[in-house]
Amino acid sequence: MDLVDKMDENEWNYHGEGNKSLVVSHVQMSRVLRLLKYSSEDAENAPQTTEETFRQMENIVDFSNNVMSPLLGDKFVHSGEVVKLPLEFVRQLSIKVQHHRPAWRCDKVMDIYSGAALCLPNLTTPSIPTHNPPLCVEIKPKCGFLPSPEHVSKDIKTKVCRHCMHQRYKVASGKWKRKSLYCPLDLFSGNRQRMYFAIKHLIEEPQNNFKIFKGGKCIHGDRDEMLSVSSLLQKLRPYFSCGNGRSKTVLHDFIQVLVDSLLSSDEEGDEGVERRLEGRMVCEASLCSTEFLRTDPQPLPRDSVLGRILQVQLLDSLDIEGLLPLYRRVEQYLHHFPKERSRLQIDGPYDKAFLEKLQKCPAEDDGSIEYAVAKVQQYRVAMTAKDCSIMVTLVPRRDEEDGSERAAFSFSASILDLDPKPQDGVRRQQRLDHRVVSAYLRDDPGPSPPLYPECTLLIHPV
Ligand SMILES: O=P(O)(O)O[C@@H]1[C@@H](OP(=O)(O)O)[C@H](OP(=O)(O)O)[C@H](O)[C@H](OP(=O)(O)O)[C@H]1OP(=O)(O)O
Ligand SMILES: Nc1ncnc2c1ncn2[C@@H]1O[C@H](COP(=O)(O)OP(=O)(O)OP(=O)(O)O)[C@@H](O)[C@H]1O
Repeated sequence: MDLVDKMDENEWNYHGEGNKSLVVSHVQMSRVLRLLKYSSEDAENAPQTTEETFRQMENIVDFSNNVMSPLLGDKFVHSGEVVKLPLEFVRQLSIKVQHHRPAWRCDKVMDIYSGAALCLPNLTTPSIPTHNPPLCVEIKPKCGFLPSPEHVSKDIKTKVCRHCMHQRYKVASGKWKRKSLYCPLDLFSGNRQRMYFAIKHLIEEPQNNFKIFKGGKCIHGDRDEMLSVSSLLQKLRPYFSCGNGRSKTVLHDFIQVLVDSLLSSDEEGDEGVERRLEGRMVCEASLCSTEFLRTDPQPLPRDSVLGRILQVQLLDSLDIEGLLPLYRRVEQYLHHFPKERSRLQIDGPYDKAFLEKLQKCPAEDDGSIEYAVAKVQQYRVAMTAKDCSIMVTLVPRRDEEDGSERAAFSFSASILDLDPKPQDGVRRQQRLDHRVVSAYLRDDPGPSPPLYPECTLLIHPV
């Protein structure tokens, strides 16, 4: 699709960015443009030609439409469409947005050469008329389970979740100043109290896992837009005034509404995500009270946004360590038979056949190349689900007849950033896994001695 030639950069504002793309939003229409970025120093990462960039964008849309949407549910996924922008518009836009960009993201530059972009609905400005602007909450939940013990070499990986281990490495390497106490396993637990604590920790230390938008503008979570919790609560107060308006109640009600929306499911009698996760949903690093951790696990509704994401994350059944021999089998095979790359759909096309092969992968390794490829593809899809974000839209309702004390909201959820992870990302994951675990074990002071050790009364003769 060609957007009209007369695109005006004054009608688009900087909206946000991640590691791979930069997003601008239209001042009136509920639309965003997502443009690719690449490292200014690393010419190899820069798409070589305009055609290649367009192919990459089409691949993103195909992967989202044909692979992630059937797996996650089409009500959650908006794949958007590839558009061709006038180059002069893109150049002016890149100049305009530059001073809004956070310094720590400026190691990459926006692609100004191809004119390729993804046009998507702006999920932070739903077009629903309300007395208060809608609140949108973006959560990047990360991996919600522990790997199975049979595939990992370090015991710690079966006790402390990846996100919590990664925190130490991120703080040590200077990515973040402070550790976040958020634990994804609490968020994915389905237990309301654990979810409450997970969200409270996200609010306190959002890092890149949490943002709040009010009327389309980020008010909390961006490094530059970081409010103290008390001034955030001031901004949220108008939405929760039916309680007594005290900060504690505002925070409590806000989190409860978020928990409701994350657990909401259309399916009646939804029996919850499989039991095979028993014992792999509690992280020893979580500060959640052991009282909550010990309570019977409440099943996460399968059809809820979190349930859907968790099921796709679970396609990583072997952990990076168990996957590695299969990845090597694929790499060796491609080394000997490079032309097989396209038959095996290593880099796409991401069509129905790709999804079918991935879903029909036999349970046992039959030694074939097809088995190895399917497991690697399952892992890559799981990686996408471990790195995606949820956008929850909360639209305030006036529920006079409801008579309840709590603020009333209609909510909906979408899932964003569903790009395919590259095949060689497996190697990067392996190196990172090693670094994260080593950094965690290096700093680990070991189990702390019990506060009241049993039978350690020392009786001194007097
Ligand atoms: O590897 P991880 O777990 O650190 O995840 C990366 C993210 O870091 P995080 O830990 O969430 O701060 C990272 O996020 P940030 O740049 O840190 O905001 C990206 O999402 C990266 O994905 P991609 O390579 O851009 O496709 C993510 O990489 P992959 O998902 O490709 O591994
Ligand atoms: N459709 C959308 N509507 C509103 N905001 C969006 C939309 N898509 C992206 N954003 C905003 O732009 C930010 C960056 O987008 P996105 O997460 O897709 O970037 P990325 O570079 O692919 O991320 P990553 O770092 O995970 O690779 C998001 O965190 C979100 O705040």
